[in-house]
Amino acid sequence: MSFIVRFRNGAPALRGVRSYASVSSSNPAALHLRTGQSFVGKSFGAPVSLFGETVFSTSITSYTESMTDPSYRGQILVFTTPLIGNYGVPENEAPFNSEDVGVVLESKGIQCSAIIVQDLAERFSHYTAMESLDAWCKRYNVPGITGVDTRAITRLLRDHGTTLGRVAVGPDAALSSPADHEYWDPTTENLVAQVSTREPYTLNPTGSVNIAVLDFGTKANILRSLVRRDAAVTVLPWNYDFNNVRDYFDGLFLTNGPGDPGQCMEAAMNVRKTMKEWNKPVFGICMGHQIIGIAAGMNAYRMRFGNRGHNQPVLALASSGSITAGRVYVTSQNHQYALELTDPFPEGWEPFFINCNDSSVEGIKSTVESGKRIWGVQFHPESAGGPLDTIEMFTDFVNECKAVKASLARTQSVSSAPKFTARSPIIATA
Ligand SMILES: NC(=O)CC[C@H](N)C(=O)O
Repeated sequence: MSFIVRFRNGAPALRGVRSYASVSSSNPAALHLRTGQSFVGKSFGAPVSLFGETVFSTSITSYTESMTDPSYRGQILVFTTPLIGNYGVPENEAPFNSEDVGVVLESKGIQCSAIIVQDLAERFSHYTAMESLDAWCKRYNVPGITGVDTRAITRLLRDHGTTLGRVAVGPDAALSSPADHEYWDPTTENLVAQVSTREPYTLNPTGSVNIAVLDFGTKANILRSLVRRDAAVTVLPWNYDFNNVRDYFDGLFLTNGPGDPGQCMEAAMNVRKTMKEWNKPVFGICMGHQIIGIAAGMNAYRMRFGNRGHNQPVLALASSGSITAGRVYVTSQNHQYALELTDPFPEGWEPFFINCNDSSVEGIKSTVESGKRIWGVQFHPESAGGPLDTIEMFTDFVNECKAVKASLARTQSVSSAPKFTARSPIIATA
């Protein structure tokens, strides 16, 4: 069934509502866990067998955003919401212009290794839907399993902690669970190096402040959130030494990213130098927050099952910009590691947020006395998907960058400042 939908201004929508059956597979598929349990269901998506780290997400919507989030790289993603796929998958390409970053979702393709759902929607319906979840997974060679008890899997992961898994499809599904040593652990690899940009690039070069982004595997909505606040955004590879070009920038942003932050010590050491010698604003999200913490001398540890979902409450312990101490914000999260809460906190730092469920550190900030302007948050203020309770933290950061730029312009001779053309100097030094 298909019919034309019109927007309020009368223009026809690009696509009609689609709603039709999408799966006809009766191919068996099994999820084996390293802890010894196996779950047998039906295959959808690509008929591919693979290993990965098995994690669960409690998000009830935005499977398309979660699956394209590069932080899920190497992971077999179990959705606790029983029905997945009912609104299909939208067209992902957007025009590359100053208002957007080239994609509608969080990156160009599917990033997680596989997905596990209780009940794959065989009919989908949404005005932006271009294809079914099944067809999208096939196109990106990503396997899925439907018809398994995701509640049982989640309870196991919650009790045993995140564990390694194998998705076995077709004839492989009949094979017994692999031996312990056969399981592949993605966190032993530098996953960040696989998803970070290879070449620096600039978005919105005429923006009012120059912000450098260290790309550990950025979600597109982080870049959009900066561009929409009129920042010129230069995205650098994760191990690029920002110290070589820092004079050209008004602020530094560190993105989210997959895997163990311990794999990114090279970046943490560069950031340590930046934080010591540079007094402009620095803001990090998730992996970026962990890198800031490590650079400040804190420890990152592996949590039992991490936090993945769009309903994580965090309590603000300090006020800063749009954030008020004592308030609880509901946040979007996807992480396995966290910074250790120590008493005392390293000198010059204070906890910014704490998780209301498990008391893990959800944010850190430099103290006012330190004279620095550095913030890190474990959650995702940019959402996509999830609540926008903390979205104004991007406004706070861009405003800080503008204020620092303005105060330096007053004290320095602007004409003698180095002229930076958005693209070429960065590429030349890459
Ligand atoms: N979303 C992220 O940036 C995740 C950070 C890190 N890979 C973790 O799992 O904790």
